[in-house]
Amino acid sequence: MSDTSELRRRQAEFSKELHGDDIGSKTGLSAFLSKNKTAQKEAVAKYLKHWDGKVDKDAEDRRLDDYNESTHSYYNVVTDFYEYGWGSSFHFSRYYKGENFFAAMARHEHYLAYKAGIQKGDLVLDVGCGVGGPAREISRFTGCNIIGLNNNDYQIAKAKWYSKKYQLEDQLDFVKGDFMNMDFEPNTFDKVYAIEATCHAPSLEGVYGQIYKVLKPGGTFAVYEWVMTEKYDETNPKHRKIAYEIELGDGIPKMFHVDVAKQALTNVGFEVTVAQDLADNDDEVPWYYPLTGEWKYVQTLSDIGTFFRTSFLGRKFTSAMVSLMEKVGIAPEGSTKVTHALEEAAVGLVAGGREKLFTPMMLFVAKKRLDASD
Ligand SMILES: CC(C)=CCC[C@@H](C)[C@H]1CC[C@H]2C3=C(CC[C@]12C)[C@@]1(C)CC[C@H](O)C[C@@H]1CC3
Ligand SMILES: C[S@@+](CC[C@H](N)C(=O)[O-])C[C@H]1O[C@@H](n2cnc3c(N)ncnc32)[C@H](O)[C@@H]1O
Repeated sequence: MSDTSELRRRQAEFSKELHGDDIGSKTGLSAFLSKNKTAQKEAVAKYLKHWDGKVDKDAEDRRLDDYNESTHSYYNVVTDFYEYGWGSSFHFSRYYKGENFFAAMARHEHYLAYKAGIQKGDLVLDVGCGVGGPAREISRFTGCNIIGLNNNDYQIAKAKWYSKKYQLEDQLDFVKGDFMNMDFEPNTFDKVYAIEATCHAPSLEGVYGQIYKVLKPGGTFAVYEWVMTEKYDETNPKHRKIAYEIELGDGIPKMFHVDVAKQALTNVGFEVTVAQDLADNDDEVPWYYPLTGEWKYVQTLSDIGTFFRTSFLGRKFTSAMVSLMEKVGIAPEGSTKVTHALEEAAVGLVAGGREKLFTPMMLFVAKKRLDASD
């Protein structure tokens, strides 16, 4: 058995042990409370193994080398929290005045589909598809067919469960795989998109190169990339601290600079037609508002529940409850460490957003030339 198939087999077995077989019927905190306790402790340890506060080259290299296992473990332990706090699309969005949270999320997905030029009947790849929230929305919106690629077995099982529930099985499929080493034949997809996922790659050239390979000549790739902006200075300790919080709390081996991302697209052969930071718009309601705790930004009454869970106060409440449940043995050991790591994520993301050092919505649209050779 090759190293890749052996890793896949181990991850699939571990996932079954941790989450059990009955993936669909529970979500959010109820799913979280039904984990196998020994496996959960192991998953938390695997995720946090390389996060020891160090930012030197060796520490970074360890995180980059272990990207697959550590990201897989990260999503094993945060997916239920994400669904509980945020819903089933795991990304940020811009907000219009008066617009409801979930409407804004869907609009952000529609916008990417529009920029990618996705048409009815297209075969589309969703790179790092989460539990399939964006794929469900984009397939309904455009009438295209989507294959979601993901290296997390739990999320794939959930995505398949939702497709069945919403009768989208004819348009959607979800497959296990590492976006650094894709199994698809070259020139397979009409369009490819990625939403806040390729930042988990140890090398952007690596993942973009794979996308270029599987895209048909003349095809389009559209991505919302997580990058550090022009204002970011790696040698400034305050800036580096913010980047580290984002890396640790979001399971990212290394946050790259926007120029690295743009250069990587060009280096693998793409022609970049759009490079625009959607966060750089002076929006009245900032993209990071749900994590701030600032009630003045809440747009509709229907957002109050979501806002409470995502706000500083709501997070403290969840964290305290989880800690209590862990102490009395209801929640698995290590769960409090997860809520602390997510707290670091929230703090780093808001600080990065306020200072415009970081963006989760660097929009790149890139074309594979019609005359491209393999
Ligand atoms: C990790 C990447 C590349 C993208 C995910 C973006 C966001 C969906 C998440 C980033 C930080 C997350 C947090 C939560 C939900 C999902 C995020 C916003 C919580 C609000 C979930 C509920 C917990 O109690 C607190 C979390 C804070 C961080
Ligand atoms: C923040 S989530 C975004 C999910 C989805 N795009 C969405 O917006 O809901 C990042 C996703 O990338 C996936 N991912 C991370 N590293 C991966 C890898 N090496 N290969 C495939 N998928 C990966 C994660 O499992 C997760 O589903």
